[in-house]
Amino acid sequence: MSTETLEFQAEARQLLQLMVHSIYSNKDIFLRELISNASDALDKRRLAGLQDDRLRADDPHIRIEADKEARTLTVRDNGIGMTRDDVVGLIGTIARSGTAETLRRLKENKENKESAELIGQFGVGFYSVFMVADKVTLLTRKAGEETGTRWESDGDGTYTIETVEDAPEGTAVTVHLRPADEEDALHDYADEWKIREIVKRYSDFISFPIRLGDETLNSMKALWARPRSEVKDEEYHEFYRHVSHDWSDPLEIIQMRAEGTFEYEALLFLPSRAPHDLFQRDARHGIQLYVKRVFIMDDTRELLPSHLRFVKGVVDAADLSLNISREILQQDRHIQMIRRRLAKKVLSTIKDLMRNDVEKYRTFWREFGAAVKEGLLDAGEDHKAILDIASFASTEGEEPTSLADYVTRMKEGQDKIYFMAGESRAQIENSPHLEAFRAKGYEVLLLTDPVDEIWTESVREYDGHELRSVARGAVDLSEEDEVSEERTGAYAPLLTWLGETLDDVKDVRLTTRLTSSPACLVSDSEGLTPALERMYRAMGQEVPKVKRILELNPDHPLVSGLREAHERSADAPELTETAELLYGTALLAEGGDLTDPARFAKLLADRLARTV
Ligand SMILES: Nc1ncnc2c1ncn2[C@@H]1O[C@H](COP(=O)(O)OP(=O)(O)OP(=O)(O)O)[C@@H](O)[C@H]1O
Repeated sequence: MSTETLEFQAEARQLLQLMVHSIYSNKDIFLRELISNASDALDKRRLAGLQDDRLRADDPHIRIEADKEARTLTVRDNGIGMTRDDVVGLIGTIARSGTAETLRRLKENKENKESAELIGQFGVGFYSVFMVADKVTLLTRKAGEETGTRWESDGDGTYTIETVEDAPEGTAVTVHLRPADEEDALHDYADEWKIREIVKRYSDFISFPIRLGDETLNSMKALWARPRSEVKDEEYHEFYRHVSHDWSDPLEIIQMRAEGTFEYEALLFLPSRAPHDLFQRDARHGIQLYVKRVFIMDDTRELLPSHLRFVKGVVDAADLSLNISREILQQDRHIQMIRRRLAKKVLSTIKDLMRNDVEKYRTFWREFGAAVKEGLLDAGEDHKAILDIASFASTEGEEPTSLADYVTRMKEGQDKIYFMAGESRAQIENSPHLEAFRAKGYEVLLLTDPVDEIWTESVREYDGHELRSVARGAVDLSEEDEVSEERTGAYAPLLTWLGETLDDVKDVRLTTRLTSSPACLVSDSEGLTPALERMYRAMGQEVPKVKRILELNPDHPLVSGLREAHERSADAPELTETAELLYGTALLAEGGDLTDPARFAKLLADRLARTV
């Protein structure tokens, strides 16, 4: 086949532009990325070789060749290689979700430091080579295939691709180096000394030999098998980058070793920020499984519950078979045991952070709290541990509070933990439901993650204290606050009439919940909340329209006035309109949507016209 010139996909082109103009100051890392890809390719080939003998590689390794004259640097592996379609699909496009959004933000921040961080989050991988290259040539042949592919690009909008007969199995990436420019931190990457230094720093733990001439540059020591005291943080960080594809440093390192009947070692990392696909179904999970130092699989979901899917790292189990499959893993009793132990260890590490390093804890919870709380929807094993490490915004102060701290601040006579769930802090804080709680000085937790609406349905207590929504059921702040029977009696005809007139409410009653608003809407203690109703609908589930209870504040002039008007003449037409306005106002006050805003606006305008 002749040489074809193809265009990079639009997003890939933008990312390349950013690389060519090199917004990332540490250019050395291009070599780390190439070596990391080579190592992944060797892992894949080893796995393929287990299925099919013919795919096995003799002497799997990575080789670096530098040519000072020609100013080229080549990274060669005898790994799995790529077909022509692979090259077009994997190198010519970026398939990751959220790409466009990340690029938009990157562009906006072109000059500032945040760019480097953003790009780190994104992980540009192979493209980072264009920070140092004028031109890149990639020659590859997929293990077991007859022909190879040659790909070449100078990083502008296009690349060339051709089929070749004489490529060795595996992949060789040849970087045509730009002239060194020390001022721009563009070092001489054809210099063997520099290569040695970079490999030692970033890729020492790679489990295949990285050769330069006759020399093997890396120690190949498995980091998780070395005692913590002997490993520098920097080495852990590099390893984290290799397993996570995240360019930033991890927030916390967790090392574990279990001896006895079932031995395993684990080296886990809490990232310092959430990946953009944290809430996408197909997001990568971060655990690699090894058996006796040999890589078995990526993305081992069986090793951690899904609410801890952001944890990255390695588990090396001593007693599993080398060709264990995912299907077997799912049923393996030992794997289930490891999963429980790892989950407990991760949660207890976060608890330690909460005590000993509040800053780190806060970062962690801000980034991952919403995911961790999903664990409250599973069968209860970790509920207590999750509630212990959770924190929530609250009417008391700006910083989030733990439940334990909330309990210590509970008022004399208060036995419940009160919360309100909603879309934003501002919306909840303005909601009339909070009025009586505020008047009494009771603290209310403000829950704003979508998952909060769901877990609070099933988790009903913490440490012996009921968790109670302030927008649900009747308030029972104290006995003396109950609406007197005498009053209820006087209001009975109005309440009955309102119940009959307003189709959208289930019941109408008086309340002590309100101090300044005339009315509010509450869910009864069993019914769905409006947010949950919306959520089920969004998921395509049929749910009946939920009706709520309209609660009235008998101390409000609008409500007492309405009672008098109703007494005078129960069938005056304005009365029905006032009822509608009252209901609409309650809905607006909590940030809800009117079913017929035009009608509401008209009624209101007519009324106002009469007052001016
Ligand atoms: N040496 C190689 N051998 C075989 N396949 C490779 C090689 N280098 C890259 N690839 C393929 O190209 C894909 C894209 O590589 P790239 O480095 O851009 O991203 P990545 O490694 O998947 O993730 P990240 O961007 O986070 O590093 C890889 O996932 C791999 O499938």
